[in-house]
Amino acid sequence: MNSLLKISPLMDASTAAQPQGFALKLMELLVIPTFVLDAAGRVIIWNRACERLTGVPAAELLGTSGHWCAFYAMQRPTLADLVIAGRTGEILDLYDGQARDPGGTRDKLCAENWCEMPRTTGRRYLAADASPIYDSDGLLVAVVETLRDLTEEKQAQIALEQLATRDGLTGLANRRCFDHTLLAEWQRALRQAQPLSLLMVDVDNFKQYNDAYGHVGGDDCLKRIATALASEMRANDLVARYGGEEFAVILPNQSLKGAAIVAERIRCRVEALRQPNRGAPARFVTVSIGAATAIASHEQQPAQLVATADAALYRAKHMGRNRISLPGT
Ligand SMILES: Nc1nc2c(ncn2[C@@H]2O[C@H](COP(=O)(O)OP(=O)(O)OP(=O)(O)O)[C@@H](O)[C@H]2O)c(=O)[nH]1
Repeated sequence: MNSLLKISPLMDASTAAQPQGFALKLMELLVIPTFVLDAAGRVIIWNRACERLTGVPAAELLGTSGHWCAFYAMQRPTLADLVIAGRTGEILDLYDGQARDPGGTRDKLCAENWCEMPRTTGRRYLAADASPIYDSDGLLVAVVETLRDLTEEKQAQIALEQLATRDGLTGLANRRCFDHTLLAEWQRALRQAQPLSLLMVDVDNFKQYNDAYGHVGGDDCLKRIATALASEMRANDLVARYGGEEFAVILPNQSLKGAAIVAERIRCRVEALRQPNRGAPARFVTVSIGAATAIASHEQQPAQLVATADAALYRAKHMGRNRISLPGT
């Protein structure tokens, strides 16, 4: 017995003879965006709320399998298509958040993802529920997909996540995000037996900079250095503001030799900014960098990698600043 048939007490004598026809008509009027596919994947209902959400009129889609183009720029299955094709396993590849059979109803699927919505003004984050309808012999006759527009909620969640993980001044990852990422990368390095490198980057003579140009000038300087650092990173690297005028760079799968090359590139990049620091002996803003690399092991902690890079940074400062230092140098 499918869920549509359960509404039969609401029907009068004439509609009771065609309960599915009645229910499908009812769906047309629902304020929840809803579409229904038949067992061959053709659109048999595209309700008005769905028209409003997608900007695609029902007349264009009824009887066709072109409903994907209301949501996506490239052809791909909707949740309802996955149910019809029995390809529910693909939900993991195609959707962000998913919960199979959330209410214990056979084959009902829920999932969320960003949709391009080519016929509207911009992409939307939609939550979809797809429920199959079976006839009395247990054969699939249709799949109902209902949609909820969660764009505002998702954007608020992303903004909150940004606030929780970004440094307010520079826009780089904050210390909390650094700690979290370092631990995650350490565990990954442990699983894959890959090296993990870390750079600690500290602005030289920054007290003099603040004294000469004021705290607001100092803030601007930190922002410029942050941009320079970020421009040197690859996709899997993470650059974070570690605290004050100190930055940290996590370099996954990077040997000490590779880390030294990145460190020297960063040092040169900051030097090339030619940012005057009239209070400092070098007359320009420079950075000192300590590098460290570990092959992660259960005996060690990521904090030891930080301590080793910090010790190298201390040596770079001690040796005269505007230089990089590796463990043991
Ligand atoms: N403008 C600004 N200054 C900051 C910020 N965070 C830390 N500082 C300043 O950075 C300076 C760091 O000074 P020190 O720790 O003495 O280091 P330094 O002068 O850079 O000297 P070395 O590191 O030894 O080269 C202090 O004056 C802090 O007030 C910030 O967010 N904005």
